[in-house]
Formats: sequence, structure tokens, C-alpha cells
Amino acid sequence: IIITECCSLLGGSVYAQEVTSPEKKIIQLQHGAHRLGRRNDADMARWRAYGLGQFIHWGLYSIPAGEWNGKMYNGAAEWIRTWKEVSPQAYDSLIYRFNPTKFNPDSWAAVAKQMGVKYVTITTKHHDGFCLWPSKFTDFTVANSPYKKDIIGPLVKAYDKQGIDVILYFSVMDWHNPDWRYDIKTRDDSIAFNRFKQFTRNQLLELLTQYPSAKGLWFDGTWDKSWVKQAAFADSLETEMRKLHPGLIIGSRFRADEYGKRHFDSNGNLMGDYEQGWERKIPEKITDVHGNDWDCVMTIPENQWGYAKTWQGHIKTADELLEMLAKCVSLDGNFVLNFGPKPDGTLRAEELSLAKAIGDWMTVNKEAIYNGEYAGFIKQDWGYFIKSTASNKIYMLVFNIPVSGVLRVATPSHMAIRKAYGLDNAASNYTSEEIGSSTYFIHPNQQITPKKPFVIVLETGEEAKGQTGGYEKAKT
Ligand SMILES: C[C@@H]1O/C(=N\OC(=O)Nc2ccccc2)[C@@H](O)[C@H](O)[C@@H]1O
Repeated sequence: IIITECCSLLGGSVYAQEVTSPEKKIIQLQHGAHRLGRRNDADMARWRAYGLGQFIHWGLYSIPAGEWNGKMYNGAAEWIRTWKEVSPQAYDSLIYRFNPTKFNPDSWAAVAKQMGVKYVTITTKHHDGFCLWPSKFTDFTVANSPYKKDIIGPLVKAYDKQGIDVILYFSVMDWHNPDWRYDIKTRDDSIAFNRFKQFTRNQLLELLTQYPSAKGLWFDGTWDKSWVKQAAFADSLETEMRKLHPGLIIGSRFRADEYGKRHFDSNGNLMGDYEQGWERKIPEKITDVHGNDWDCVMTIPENQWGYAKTWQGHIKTADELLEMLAKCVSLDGNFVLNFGPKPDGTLRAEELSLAKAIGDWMTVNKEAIYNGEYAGFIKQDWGYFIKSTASNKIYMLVFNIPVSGVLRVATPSHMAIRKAYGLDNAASNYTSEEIGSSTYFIHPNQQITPKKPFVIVLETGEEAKGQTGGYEKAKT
């Protein structure tokens, strides 16, 4: 600044010096990310190709369903135990009312199959500590409910039978366990929490041993200081789980590094195999995901994961959810839609109807979603581009037709469009017109008045050498 000031006083001018930022100091970490960049093994490639997933939140919270003593809880139904109107003991006594007589995992898996999901994430234990499997490490499980039987095993079996992979959701935070602590302040806290850490390790190894076909673990309830301070323990537990279950997929929410950094370590590197930060939100552009794999988990109402008697506010439509799905896959992510089954084991009508609508669309358009990845095309207002790692085709997922009726496409340079046709039926074809360098209009050959989002397939190829089409860049 001084130089600039002197020069300006002398009437000179100082061009901005290219200030090279000092080399970013790498912090030596024992418990940070153990891998840079994406996992490139077959198990992760399978996860990357899913596109569409189902989340299931089911447990004791499904019984009150957001209502207690006739009053409605205005938070997320699965958090009702924390409501000041609810005594923890009274909530925990719900175990004696858990008896989903109409639970039929095959019917859930059939709904998921028709919907077109490739994987399901199911709550084995949510924050309330109630286990949907007969864990040997606590009495607070289905085994001691009127239902008595294991829920997770039959669910895993039913979904595996449909060819839908299973990821097990596990909450580290466990409100029922007396050794759970939000922070470690005293020696007694530390003694109790050490017991809790062993309990957590025992349950996780138990789940991986009982349900070996599970492809991954979706961790939650890991944001409190007590767990954030367990960098070394969590790191060695993650290593132990991966050794017990080669290929296991674990997201960025499980553990913090030794400086308490979560999701991304102190050097900005992703912890775990994919970013788990997109809860009820979707990245806007590809740079928001930093080249990582990621999933977006989404509720149908604003914020209800467990079954809630009445849904407040806006309930997302099938078209909204399809657009979220398209946006996620177009930005290299998976879209995971949540279902909150009723206490009797049935699914609510609104969820069944949305699953059907999404499934009907997926039946026609699934090749644009499965194996989808970022296409590298400039985003256009009419919708989303997805490139298929399987077909190598480019898919245009159209949600907003311009008044001109013509869809603009700017291809990565030197890529020409050879052919364009509708996925709904190849007869609905389109003509591509080159209007500029690597820029095209896609003209429908007939009036398109679709009622649903639709997909145009682009077959592309290398522009002939030297074919500049006479488009000279302006000299500025
Ligand atoms: C999928 C959801 O995951 C949760 N929480 O996720 C969070 O990401 N919580 C959060 C996010 C930012 C800061 C602190 C907590 C749970 O509390 C909720 O009941 C549901 O299971």
C-alpha cells in the first residue's frame, strides 16, 4: 500500500502485483483424512452409480408421531423425547407398545423396487437408543418389545432379494444410555464415556457381523463435543470396521480429526468416503462438491424424518422431487428420499403415491439416472445435463421449456451433437441446429406439451478438425 501511495503521489501507477499466496501450510494429522480424492474401488463405483436411494426412519418415535398428551410437538417427530413435555421415562416406556403387526418387509421392498431406488438407508438405532435389532449390549431393543422379533434382518433380506443394497443408519448419540455425555467435563464423565465408547464399538461390530451384506454405515449424532474429542478412538474404530468388512462405505459424518474438524479435516480433505453434509439441501454448482462423492438426504415435508401424524407446511410434489433427483445426479451426487413408516408397519398414503409417481417416471427415464455423473456442460435454465458412465450418452433432463420451445445446448469445446431423440419414445425426435461455436439449438420436431419432466438423449462426437464454423472470437 505504501508503494502504491508513493507512486500515486508521484503520478505513477502500480499494477497489482501477482501476490502469490504463501504455500498453504499442511498440518500434520494422525486422525485426518486417510485418502485424498475419490475412492476408486468397485464397491464405491457401485455406490456412485446408485443415483436414487430411500431413507427409512422407524422406531419408538413413530408411535407418538409428533403428538404427546394431545399436544402437537412442532419439531421433527423423531426428536419428541427431547420435548420438555415428555418425560424420558415415559418415552422409553413406549418400548412396551412397539408391536408393528402389519410390518411386511417384502411389501416395503416392493414399493422401493417400483420406485426405482438402488439402495435403502434404514435406522438401526436413532438418537433415542432403541435398537431395531436384538442387540446383546442393551435391553432397549425389539427383543424386549411385544413384537420381540428382529426388524433389521428381515428388512436386509427383503431388500437384498429385490437387488436393492442396504446401508445401516446408526446414531452415536444415544439418549437412553446412561453413559452418554454431550461433553466430557469431569473424571466421572470420562469414565462413563469410555464405557459408552466400548458399547458403541460393540454395537457396530455386532451390526456388521449380523448383517454382513450391508454395504455401508450412515452415521449420525456425532456433532457433540464428547464424540468430537474422540478422534483417535473413532479413527481406530473406523479402521477396525473397514478391516472387518472390506469395501464398507462410511461417510464424512462419522469422525472428527484431532483438531475437532468434521466432514473436512484441518487440511480441508474429506473425511470418509463421501460427503454427508447435504441434509435437506442440494449444492448449486459443481464447485460446491469439491470433486467428492456425496449424498443428499431429503424429507417430503419440510423436516419430518420419523412418522408424524400431521405434516405441516409444504409437502413436496413428485415433480419437485424428480427435479431434486436430477439436480443431485447432475452434480455427481445421490438423492435419498425419506419414508417414515407408521407404528403398525404400514407406509402412509402420501409416501406410497409419491413412490408410485417417481417409479412411473423412473421406469421410462432410469437410464438417465443410474450411472449418472456430471456432464461438464454449461448449466441451462431448462434443466440438467447428466452423462452416463454406462452408455457414454448425454441426457438432457427437461423441467422448464422456454417460451421459444427451443432448448439451448453449449457443449464442452470441440464436441459436436450428432443426434437427439426423446427417451420417452424415440419417435419424439429433435433436430439440432448449430448456432455458434460449440453451441446448438435443439428443436423439437413436433409441438412438445409434456405433462411430466422428460429426457432428450444426445449422441455426440468430436468436431471435425479445423471446423470452426467461422465463429471468430471477438477481440476485446
Ligand atoms: C437424517 C437426520 O439426521 C439428523 N441430524 O442431522 C444433522 O445433520 N444434524 C446436524 C446438522 C448440523 C449441525 C448439527 C446437527 C437427525 O437429527 C435427524 O433426526 C435425522 O435422522
